[in-house]
Amino acid sequence: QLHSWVRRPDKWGEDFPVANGPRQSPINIVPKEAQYDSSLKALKLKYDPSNSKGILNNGHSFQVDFVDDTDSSTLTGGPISGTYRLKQFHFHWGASDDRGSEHTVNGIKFPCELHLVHWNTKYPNFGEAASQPDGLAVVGVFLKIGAANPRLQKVLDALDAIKTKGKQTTFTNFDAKTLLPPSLDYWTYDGSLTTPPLLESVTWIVLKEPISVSSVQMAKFRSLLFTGEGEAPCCMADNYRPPQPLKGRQVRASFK
Ligand SMILES: NS(=O)(=O)c1ccc2oc(=S)[nH]c2c1
Ligand SMILES: [Zn+2]
Repeated sequence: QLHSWVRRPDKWGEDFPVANGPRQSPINIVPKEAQYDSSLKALKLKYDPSNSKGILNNGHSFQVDFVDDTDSSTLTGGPISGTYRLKQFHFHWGASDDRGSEHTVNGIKFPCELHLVHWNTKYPNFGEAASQPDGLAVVGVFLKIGAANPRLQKVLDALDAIKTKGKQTTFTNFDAKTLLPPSLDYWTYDGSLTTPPLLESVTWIVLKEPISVSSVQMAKFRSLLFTGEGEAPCCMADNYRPPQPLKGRQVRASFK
């Protein structure tokens, strides 16, 4: 691809020096090296379906955007203090089922990873929060090949309407809670955005339990295009950044 940095994570350091910073994401999670922290609280995710607004192909993934002008869809508890508002969720996936997740577990890649992005309400908005060390909290959920996941279907059925870069359509009354696994056990560490500008402002909360997705459903993700209407089509896939150096960071576990 001539013009975009999208699929050249190895080149991001040229334009975004923070790419080689001390708290970059994603990372490889080694459960045996994660420290159980009994002071970690349970995650509290309160999502109001009426806050979902639209679904957008942004040229490197697709995202479902939420109205975030009130505290009706929030993340509290867990490793964070205060209240963080749900802004959007999006996914990262591979061109085949053997890769696609950003975080890995003992070096294992999952075919897909969901990110639920929240910003700290001590700052006026997402943009301001994204430049603060405690500004964002992203909940990561792994997707594992298995039975088709009916909870994903409404999202996947909307993709035909946003095939090319820049397309968006309304997407209302979606309950993001339905995308979560039964257990909210998590690992947590201090990290960054995994796409440019790679800002080191994210408290990562990665759930231990994956949700299921079928190979047919994964093919639907790959039917999206990185490219805009009228451009030579390039299937949207492999939009994940590989794991980055831990640089001495501690990964904590909310469970034994
Ligand atoms: N992939 S991610 O780290 O969750 C993430 C979340 C929000 C973002 O906003 C911009 S801009 N890049 C982003 C990356
Ligand atoms: Zn992401």
